[in-house]
Amino acid sequence: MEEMKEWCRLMPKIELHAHLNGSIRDSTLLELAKVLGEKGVIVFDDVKDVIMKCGRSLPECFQLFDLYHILATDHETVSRITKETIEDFAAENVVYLELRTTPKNNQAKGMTKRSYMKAVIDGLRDVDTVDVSFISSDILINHTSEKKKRIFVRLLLSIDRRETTEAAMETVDLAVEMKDLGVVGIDLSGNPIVGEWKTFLPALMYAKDKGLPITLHCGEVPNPEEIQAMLDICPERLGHACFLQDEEWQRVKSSRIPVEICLTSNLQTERLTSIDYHHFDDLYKAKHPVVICTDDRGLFSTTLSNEYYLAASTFGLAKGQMIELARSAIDFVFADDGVKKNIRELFEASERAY
Ligand SMILES: CNc1ncnc2c1ncn2[C@@H]1O[C@H](COP(=O)(O)O)[C@@H](O)[C@H]1O
Ligand SMILES: [Zn+2]
Repeated sequence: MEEMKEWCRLMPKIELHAHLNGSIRDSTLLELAKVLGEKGVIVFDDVKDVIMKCGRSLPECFQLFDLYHILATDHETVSRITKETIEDFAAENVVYLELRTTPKNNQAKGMTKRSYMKAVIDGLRDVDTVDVSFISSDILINHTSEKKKRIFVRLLLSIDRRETTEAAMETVDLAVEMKDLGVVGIDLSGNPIVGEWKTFLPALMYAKDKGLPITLHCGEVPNPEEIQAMLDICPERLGHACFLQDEEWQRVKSSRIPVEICLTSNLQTERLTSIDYHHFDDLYKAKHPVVICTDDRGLFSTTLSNEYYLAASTFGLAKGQMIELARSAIDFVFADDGVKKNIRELFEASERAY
């Protein structure tokens, strides 16, 4: 078991569904909470218990995100959590990371969606334990040390389901503006029982119009009308897809839309009664495109290596199948062909090494 866990850690991997604020280290959250506790903004002991709790329902997750957003609210902290998230993924041999985050306005902190994203970019630039390539020209200039590991990072801007159409449009405009700074697509996320499809649709269509690929949190709760409407716009990828009915699965399968699989997230938020019944099994056996992801590695105390281990141990995958599963995700990344070629080479190099 330990040998397999270590093998999963060493294996090169691709992460396509990771939320920045869901990926914050517990130690960082506690440190931030302590500072705010001393200032009297929060009661540290209460917050500490919430942060350290194991297992959380879906509504609890969204309450927690509100807390996280209070803790990680200024530019400096946004840069810090970005830097730490990249370092954590790189440390477990993630070679390509598509990190998603919701650009936020926060007047009290002088923060706009644009300045929030600038703080994220600053965080990418601050990473020093690994070489980070996040814009096309990095392929040539940023590889400073042959000894250092290398990670490709691209960004997705998330629309939160609480947002208005105007706010969602603002996010898409920002994504278009930041295409040269590593932004490669748009995500729709947030509490699945909040908001209406017709509110987000104009922004998603606008993104399509601007050539930005889209991934949608789809079917986290049973909502057949919304699921149908989501499939109607032909998104480039789907996240979760827990509550799809047969007819909807047929549509997903015939259009071969890749599904981002987040096992621990689905289990902890009780989207299914047992991991044995997870739709990964059916999709994998049907050779449907799937990619194993963490969703919120901090919130759910997991890692991408752990998610691969969970898949292998639950569904009986052999090492060769795991490598193929990890490698197949190259085809579903939103970055351009040049980056895909580079990741392929990284996979080959690391396979030769072990
Ligand atoms: C558990 N399943 C989930 N379902 C839906 N949305 C989720 C999510 N996990 C995270 N988020 C979305 O990501 C935000 C946190 O990261 P950022 O502030 O954007 O970096 C949450 O507020 C929520 O909107
Ligand atoms: Zn998610």
